[in-house]
Amino acid sequence: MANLNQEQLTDYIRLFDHPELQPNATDQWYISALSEHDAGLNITLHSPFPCKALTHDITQYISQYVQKDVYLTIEANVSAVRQHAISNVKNIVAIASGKGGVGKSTTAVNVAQGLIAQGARVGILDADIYGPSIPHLLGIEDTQIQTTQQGKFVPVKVGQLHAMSIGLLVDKNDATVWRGPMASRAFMQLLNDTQWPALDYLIIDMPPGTGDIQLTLAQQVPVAAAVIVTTPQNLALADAIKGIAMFDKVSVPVLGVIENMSYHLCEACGHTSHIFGEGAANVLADDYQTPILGHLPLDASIQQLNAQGTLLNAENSSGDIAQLYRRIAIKIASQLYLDLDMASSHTPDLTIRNK
Ligand SMILES: Nc1ncnc2c1ncn2[C@@H]1O[C@H](COP(=O)(O)OP(=O)(O)OP(=O)(O)O)[C@@H](O)[C@H]1O
Repeated sequence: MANLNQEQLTDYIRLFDHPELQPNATDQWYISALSEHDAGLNITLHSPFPCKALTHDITQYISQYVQKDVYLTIEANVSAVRQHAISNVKNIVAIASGKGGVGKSTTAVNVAQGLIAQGARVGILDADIYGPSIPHLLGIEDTQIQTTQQGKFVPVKVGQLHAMSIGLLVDKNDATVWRGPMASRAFMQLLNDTQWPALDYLIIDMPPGTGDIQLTLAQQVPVAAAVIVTTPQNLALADAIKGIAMFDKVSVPVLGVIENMSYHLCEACGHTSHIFGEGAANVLADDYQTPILGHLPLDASIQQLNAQGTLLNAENSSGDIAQLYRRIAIKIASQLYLDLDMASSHTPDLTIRNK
């Protein structure tokens, strides 16, 4: 099919489907620029959520309709889901777990990298006051925090990720003696006193569990949505349910569940074994109507890179695991956008009529 105009191409592009996208996620996509030259067609696709990792798939999809080589650029303009006073930050997303040690911080860092790979501007804030592990995971433990002239903390830049953690400001032993209110006050101060650059997403690595401090943070931090990380064991899943209930209590939508250490893929023979059992997270997702955002393997390279403080998910890495985190990132970004869309479509009708 030749000579398609912008409008026709927009109609086609909205029919693009992909396992990572819910069917209505493409409803607001449009072609904002289209130009033809000797080598092919330059096309700019405008999306309300970042999805650069789909460039190849979308290019192939468009190629069915045009007889030229397609050069696609995706531009995203991320909307803020919830109003709040944290300047420069559009959306705050909490990554939480009902139980410690399930890989929440690892997932938070890699999802943040996955979002960066989609073209988003991303920060990460370590709320794990009693055991801040973000500085270690990012290899910035010895970094001195700078302050602005106004006395605000400047986040540390690791690649394109902007990071801040209480672990960079206070001695580990000082933080562990903080009581609940003291800890949540310290965290809120950190959130408010950091000079974030313009960010589409600020990922918050929540402290594990569903106790008072977690509930207070879930309540006080203007979170747009939460993501729950779990492992497949029954105990972890039972705690994940408590996590969903906690966010429900404070009216924060849960975008879904990430099952970490879901399976082990043998490097030698390629056999997949579900060491901790299979399918339980899917049951949880069905029971609580919360989508599964992804299953991540138990993989020695994740553990090794974490131990070295090296990022697994460097922006151009094409590794399989990096790919899984990117898919999860697209799901989070598109799901958050759909939540916004639903919220705005439920805005009450304020037209005043004569009785
Ligand atoms: N998918 C994975 N494969 C292998 N090792 C992993 C995986 N995910 C996390 N780990 C390892 O498990 C350990 C715990 O991970 P992490 O610190 O991210 O968990 P957490 O849930 O944030 O813990 P905490 O409860 O202390 O906050 C780390 O040693 C990490 O390297």
